[in-house]
Amino acid sequence: MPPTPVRATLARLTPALRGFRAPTAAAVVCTVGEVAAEIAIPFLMASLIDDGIQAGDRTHVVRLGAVLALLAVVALACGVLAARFAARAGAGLARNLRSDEFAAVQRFSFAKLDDFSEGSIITRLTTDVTNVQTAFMMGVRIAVRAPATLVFALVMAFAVDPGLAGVFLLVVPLLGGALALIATRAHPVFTRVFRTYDRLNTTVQENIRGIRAVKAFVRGPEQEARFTASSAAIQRDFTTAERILAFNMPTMQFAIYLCLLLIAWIGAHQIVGGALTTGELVSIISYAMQILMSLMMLTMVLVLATISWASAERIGAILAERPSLVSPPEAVDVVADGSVTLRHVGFAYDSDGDEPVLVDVNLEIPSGQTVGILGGTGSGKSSLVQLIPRLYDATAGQVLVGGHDVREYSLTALRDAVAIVLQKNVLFAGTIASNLRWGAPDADDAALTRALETAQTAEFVDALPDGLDARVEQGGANFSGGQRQRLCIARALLKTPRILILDDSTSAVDTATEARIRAGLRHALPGTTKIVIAQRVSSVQQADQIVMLDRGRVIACGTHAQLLAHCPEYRELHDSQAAQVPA
Ligand SMILES: Nc1ncnc2c1ncn2[C@@H]1O[C@H](COP(=O)(O)OP(=O)(O)OP(=O)(O)O)[C@@H](O)[C@H]1O
Repeated sequence: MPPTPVRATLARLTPALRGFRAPTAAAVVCTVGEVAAEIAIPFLMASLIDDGIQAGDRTHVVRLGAVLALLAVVALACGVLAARFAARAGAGLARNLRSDEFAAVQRFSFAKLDDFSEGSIITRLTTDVTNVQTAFMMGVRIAVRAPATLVFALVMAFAVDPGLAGVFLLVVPLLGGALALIATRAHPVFTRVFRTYDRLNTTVQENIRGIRAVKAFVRGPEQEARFTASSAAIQRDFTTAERILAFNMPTMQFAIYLCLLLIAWIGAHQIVGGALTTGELVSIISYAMQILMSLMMLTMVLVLATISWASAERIGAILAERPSLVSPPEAVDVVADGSVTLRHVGFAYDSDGDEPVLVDVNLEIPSGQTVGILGGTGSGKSSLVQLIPRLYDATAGQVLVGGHDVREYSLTALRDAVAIVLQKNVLFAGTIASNLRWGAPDADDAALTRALETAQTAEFVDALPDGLDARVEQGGANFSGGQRQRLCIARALLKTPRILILDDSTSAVDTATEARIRAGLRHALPGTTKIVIAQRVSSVQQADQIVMLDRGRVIACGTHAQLLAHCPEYRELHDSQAAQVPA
């Protein structure tokens, strides 16, 4: 991926400063105050030495001493305040960035979720945000303090003795150039480190989620090897980056000693010749230290910026994503009925060159019909039904629901009218009731129980000690596959949708229970269009029409009797499954 222009990244991230602009500004103002006090000190010190101590003027010494003490207190107070304001602003920025990123991810289309891996999204929400927060907190102070000190100290040094201050003009550009070179070489390495972090996170996530499969297949050693490889790559990259950055210190020290040596040498000659006072030499040496320290701080900022810039770009990439699946300006708000029409529909997951998953699919489903979809694995059944609630957009042709192209609806209206029970059933940590109420937030317990009865799972929930308030672990891990499936069906039923899509959602349920669920659905949602993806012919043979898919194409469509008579693939499937049923 080419690097994003600096301005674009800044424009993406700065809105996250909302609510924290005041502490940011306060941190900057306090830092400027701190710098001003620190710069004034050497200047007054020169006068204290030359006009007070050397001239033997006690009053001058006492007065200037008091002013110097006051300035030291001001510098200290400003420094403490600046650090506190910067910390508050940094933590606020991080909070806003995380919320903005999370909100952006919620708006991602399914296609976009496929593009960014889960591991990468998590790194961008955690490690990357922490990097930016640290860089911001230090940056707000140092990025103001260092250049301000540099400029003020240079001006003051020139005011004291332009000839001697010329030494800085020689040393500063040389040092600046060297440090910039170091930082630009380290940046690509850090960008690579974060990509490796993504891989590491993906491995951890996949492993934790599938830990039972990992153990069952004794894949622990392979998983460990994958993890170790990512971990070792991070170690390698960090070592390389630190090796580059390690040149910082020696470069700095060389510059400091060179500067001090030149100033002491030239200054001593000038004092002997009477062109410079001792106080002036002391103040120039103080300014030299301030200039070099500020350069050192600038380097630190540069290093931090180098590390965090890669993070900022990655966060910016999430924030810049504009959802591709959006409601049109004058969206249709009501889905009139549950009819579904597919006209010459084509679909590919990656529109640039991927093999199409669906090819020229035509379907006519009148409102209220029950339609079965059968087909081999990978034939495109799930892909087809996901086009109806616009989880993906068709890449060719048109999908119509209730007489309107799905792209004409407000997404909320369309998705409220179409309930889909996906193949991968997901429950969220909470209770059974809180999960069911995703379908209908205001449903009372009686409505929840009715939905559970239709989904043939009321008995099981009743038997739990806490009933509807029984705990659901993350992902529904404390329930069996079949129980999860039935809870997800109940959740969809509570939406009382115009169209109900069951994507292989009863595969983990025995045939007798499945038949009862089918009968329950007919009774509970009589006017709802039902689209049922199934592996078993028996699951759909009662349907008004059955669609046979093969490699993304509709090869036959009709009732059970029609397909038995005219579709050899259907007959073959039917016969093979009938043969498996024990007598
Ligand atoms: N998110 C995705 N990104 C890229 N390709 C995908 C994605 N999901 C599915 N595919 C591909 O699309 C094709 C059709 O998949 P689909 O899930 O629609 O088939 P299916 O008929 O539902 O299969 P199954 O019965 O096994 O669930 C497959 O070749 C699959 O590899």
